[in-house]
Amino acid sequence: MIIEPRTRGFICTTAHPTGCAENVKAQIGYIKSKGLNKGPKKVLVIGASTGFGLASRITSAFGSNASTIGVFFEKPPSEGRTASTGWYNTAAFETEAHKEGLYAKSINGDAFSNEIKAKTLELIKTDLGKIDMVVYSLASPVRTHPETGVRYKSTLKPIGNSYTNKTVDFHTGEVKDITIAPAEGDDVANTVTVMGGEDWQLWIDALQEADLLSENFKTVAYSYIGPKLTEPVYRKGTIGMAKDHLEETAFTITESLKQINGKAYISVNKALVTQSSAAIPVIPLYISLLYKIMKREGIHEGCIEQIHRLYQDRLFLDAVPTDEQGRIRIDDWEMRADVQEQVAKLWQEATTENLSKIGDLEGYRTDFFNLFGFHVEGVDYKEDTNEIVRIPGLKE
Ligand SMILES: NC(=O)c1ccc[n+]([C@@H]2O[C@H](COP(=O)([O-])OP(=O)(O)OC[C@H]3O[C@@H](n4cnc5c(N)ncnc54)[C@H](O)[C@@H]3O)[C@@H](O)[C@H]2O)c1
Repeated sequence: MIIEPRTRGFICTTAHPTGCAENVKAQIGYIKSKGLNKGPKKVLVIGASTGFGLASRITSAFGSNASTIGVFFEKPPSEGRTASTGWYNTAAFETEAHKEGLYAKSINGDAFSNEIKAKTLELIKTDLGKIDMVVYSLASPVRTHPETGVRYKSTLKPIGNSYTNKTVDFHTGEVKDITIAPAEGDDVANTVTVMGGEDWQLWIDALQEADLLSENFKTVAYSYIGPKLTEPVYRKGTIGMAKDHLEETAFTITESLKQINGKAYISVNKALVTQSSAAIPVIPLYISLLYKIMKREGIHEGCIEQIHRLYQDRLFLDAVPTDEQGRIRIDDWEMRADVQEQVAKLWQEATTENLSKIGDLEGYRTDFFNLFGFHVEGVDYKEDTNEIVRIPGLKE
C-alpha cells in the first residue's frame, strides 16, 4: 500500500516501515562509526522500541556486541493498517542485529503486568542466564496496577496554580497562549503511580529474586529537569513529582543490590522530539528554540548521540560522574547558561510571524515526522510498500 502520514495533533496513526528501517540503520551506523570503549554484554531494555530506549538497545548491541531483550507495547500491522512505529523500528533493529550474529529477541505487551514480567524472566533464564544491565525507558500515559487491577492515568498539570504561557501548534506554526488548570484530586498520586519508580523497582526485585542479575549489575532509568521556563508544567508539575519518585527509587534499588555490588542510576537526558514529549504543552515551542541555539553552537544531539555519550563518557567509566543528587547529567549542554540565556530571550520574542526564523520549527517538524518513518531522505514514499512486517525474534 501507499503509506502516508495521518496526524491528529501530536499523534500520527500511521508509520512507514522503510522510513523506520532507514532511521534505525542510521542510528546503527552512528554507533558503529563511534565505537565504545566499554559496554554491557547482556541487556534488558524496557521501553525498547522508540526514543531513548531504542537508542539504548542499539548502543548496547552495536557498541559492545551485547545480547539484547527488548520489551515494549506496540501495535502489530494488519491488512491495510500499518503497525505502530516501534514495531517497524524493532523489526529493522532485529534484522540488522541478526545479520551480525547478535542475539536479539523481543516481547510485546504491557511491561507493568506480572504476565509480561514472568515471560521476560523466563526468556532471560532460558537464553541468557544472567544479565548485566537493565535500561528502564518506559513512557506511558496509563498503568494498570498488577496487584489491584486499578488503571491509573498520568497527567501533565501544574501544581497549586494554573499556568499560562506560550505554546506552538507545530503543524501550523501558530504561537498562542495556553492555560493549564492545576492538578486536582488524585492527579499527583496517579501520575507518580504511572511514571514514578514503583514499576522499575518491581522489575529489579523480580529479576533479583529469580537470580538473573550478574555481579556488578547496572540499571539506568531516564529523567528530565529542563529550564525554569517549563518548570511549572514539567519539573514542578505532576510529571516532576513522578520523576522525583523515580530518582529516589534509584537509591532504594542500589541498596537492594548491595549483595551483588549492583547499582541503579538516573540519567537526566536532553529535551528531544519523541512521541512522549510532543504530548507535553509548551515543550514543543521550547524544543524548537532550543534546537536553533544548539545547532548554531554545534552541540545538538539526538537520542543516539545522547546515549552514546551516556555509555562512553559516564556510565561505564570506573568512577561514574554525577551531580550532587547522584544523577548522571547528559543534559549538560542543554542546560549550559549561555544556551539557556539565548533560549529565554527568544522565548520573549517568539510569535507566529517570526518563529520559523528565530526558532527551528522546521527541525521540530522533520523530527516529528521522522519518528514515524516519514520525511526520511532517500525513501520513495510513492512506492508500494508492504505494511505487513514481521519482527524476527518476537516471542509469541
Ligand atoms: N523525550 C524527552 O525529551 C525526554 C528527555 C529526558 C528524559 N526522557 C525520559 O526518557 C524515557 C523514555 O521516553 P521517550 O521520550 O524515549 O519515550 P517514547 O515514547 O519514545 O518511548 C516509550 C517506550 O515505552 C514503551 N511503552 C509504553 N508503555 C508501555 C507499556 N505499558 N508496556 C511496555 N512498553 C511500554 C513504548 O513501546 C516505547 O518503547 C521516559 O522516562 C522519559 O521521561 C525523555
